[in-house]
Amino acid sequence: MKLYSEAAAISNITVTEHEVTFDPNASWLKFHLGINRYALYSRDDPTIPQLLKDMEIMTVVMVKPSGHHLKLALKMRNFAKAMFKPMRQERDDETPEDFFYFIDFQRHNAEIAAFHLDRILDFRRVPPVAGRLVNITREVLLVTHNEDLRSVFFTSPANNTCFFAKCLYVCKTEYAVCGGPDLLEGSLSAYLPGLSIAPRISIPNPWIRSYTFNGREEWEVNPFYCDTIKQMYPYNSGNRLLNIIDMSIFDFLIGNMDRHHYEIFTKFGDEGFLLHLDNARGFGKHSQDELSILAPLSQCCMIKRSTLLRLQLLAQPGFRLSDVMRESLEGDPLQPILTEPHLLALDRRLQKILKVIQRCVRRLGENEVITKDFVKATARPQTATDRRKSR
Ligand SMILES: Nc1ncnc2c1ncn2[C@@H]1O[C@H](COP(=O)(O)OP(=O)(O)OP(=O)(O)O)[C@@H](O)[C@H]1O
Ligand SMILES: [Mn+2]
Repeated sequence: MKLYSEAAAISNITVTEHEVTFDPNASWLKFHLGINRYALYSRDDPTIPQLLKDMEIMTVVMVKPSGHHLKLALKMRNFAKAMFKPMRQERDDETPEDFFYFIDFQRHNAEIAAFHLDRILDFRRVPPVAGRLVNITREVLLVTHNEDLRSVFFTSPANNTCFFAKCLYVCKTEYAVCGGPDLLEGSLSAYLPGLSIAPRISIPNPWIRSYTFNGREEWEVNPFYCDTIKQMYPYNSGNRLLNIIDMSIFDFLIGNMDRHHYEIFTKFGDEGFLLHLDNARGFGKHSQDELSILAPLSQCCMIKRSTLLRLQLLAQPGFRLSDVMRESLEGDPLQPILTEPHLLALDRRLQKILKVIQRCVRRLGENEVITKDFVKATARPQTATDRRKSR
């Protein structure tokens, strides 16, 4: 870094300063204000298309690295913030057979497609995501004040501008992304309100996978696993388990095996919706349907009526999921976002979900399987006072 700073001083690199203006009507602010206990935004909220547009074109005024995996936090002229995940993989590359889900690439197009799918499913639990072609020299290197970030930029043998992920030991070029020569595709996910205003907690997914080469989790070996979960707080009352099942349906459709945690806003209590953050490991293989992702649905045999109705609608020829997705994704500047085989896989997977539900209904009857939304929570976690009282 010292050498870099000296080199930068000698070559007289200047940081571009952009004017920042606060606008009380800014789309990101309206997005934040519209978040409620049911969803991140309402169905016809005009703020969301505006926010997507803003993320696509607004001037970037500040950039910081954000964790690992080449993520960047971009700040726009109107104080909007977005998380940038750069393109790592071509649209028609499939994840190699021998890859474990936890070493799979993060795909920027999966983040974009997952936002559209979540909206089409009427969940509205994924923050808005838009694609953008970013000039990594002009919009990142020349606007960042962050020394760490500036120090990971380099020029490749092919004369393209590239940068590394935060390197713990030695920066290796295989962990870098390069522009062509400066332009790089990426996904921009609108930031949620800060944790001090809208605190969230991250909770392990009860159907978490083992993150080792040959480990097995209990749900993979115990067919009655759901009975245990149903007894446990917070899955023993209210909507939480139904929300987990919704999430498994979403993940099965996108082929995401990496849902180790989910987040909720603490202010909405146990009844709040689950955030579906980090969908970058979806859409890795179109030729394979990973049925184990559906374990919460197939083991618990429960689904919200609203979710089922939406899935049935999207299986109708006039509202076919792949057609609705194709049309929705055409609105993104980086279109086409998904190749045809990935779009068609959605229809095939939807049929498989409906089959699992049919089997449940045949076995247990509609009343057991198809559940009303917004079941009122009855169970509460035992607090210290409760325990004292019951003694
Ligand atoms: N749109 C968002 N707004 C605010 N915070 C977000 C947003 N998206 C993700 N995050 C937070 O940042 C964390 C990391 O993001 P994400 O999981 O998408 O990236 P990742 O590369 O997989 O990183 P990690 O390895 O840390 O999980 C998430 O767990 C979440 O808490
Ligand atoms: Mn993650």
